[in-house]
Amino acid sequence: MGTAASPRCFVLAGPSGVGKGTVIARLCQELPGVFDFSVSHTTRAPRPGECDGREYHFLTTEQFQKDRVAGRFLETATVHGQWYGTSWEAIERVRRTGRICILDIDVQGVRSVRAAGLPALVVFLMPPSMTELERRLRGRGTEDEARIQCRLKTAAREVSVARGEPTLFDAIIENHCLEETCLRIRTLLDTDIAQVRDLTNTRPHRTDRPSE
Ligand SMILES: Nc1ncnc2c1ncn2[C@@H]1O[C@H](COP(=O)(O)OP(=O)(O)OP(=O)(O)O)[C@@H](O)[C@H]1O
Repeated sequence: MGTAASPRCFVLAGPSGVGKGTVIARLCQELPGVFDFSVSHTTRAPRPGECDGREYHFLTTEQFQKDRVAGRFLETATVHGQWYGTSWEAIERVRRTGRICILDIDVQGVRSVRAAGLPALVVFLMPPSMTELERRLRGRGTEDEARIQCRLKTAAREVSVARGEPTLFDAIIENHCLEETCLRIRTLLDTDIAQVRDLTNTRPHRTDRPSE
């Protein structure tokens, strides 16, 4: 019968420490083979064993800047003096495999996704409270005090954008209970998950005749 449409991307935004990575890891574990990540571009040098196009697409700084100016990236960031970016092409590559491309991006990235008209389910993950967010950030133990304070400030801005501009998102989910959050996301992605299964699992096989 007809060809199944490509599933949408799944965009998860929300403050640092709210649990985006945790939710994504759990969804990937619950639904193996359904999600995938785009391969990012970077100007940093490949480490031993890294392969161009697998861990990253490795670019010179000059080429990266050209691509950036040409609008080839959904978002870019500098970390320790090196550029990193998610290209529209890398996202398309995942979409062509028939899987749901996961994008863990900030609110500015969400605006780019909307402006570009990328088919996506966009969810903002809301902390139950700022106190709980601080508890999670501290509990993770990966940031020093200055970074925690900086993340909490940015978090307050992001939460107020989500509250003030809720139409930017398809859903705002308070990440109180991990199981419930994942269940809600799975429900929102119901049709897309079915499309992945149509596109990736079904080799034509006949059930209307004996097998030998
Ligand atoms: N629903 C939840 N209830 C309690 N703790 C949670 C929940 N979700 C995540 N956590 C915990 O909160 C901490 C931060 O989670 P995580 O690292 O996934 O956040 P993040 O949003 O991906 O942060 P970043 O953007 O900085 O990568 C982790 O220690 C994680 O175990």
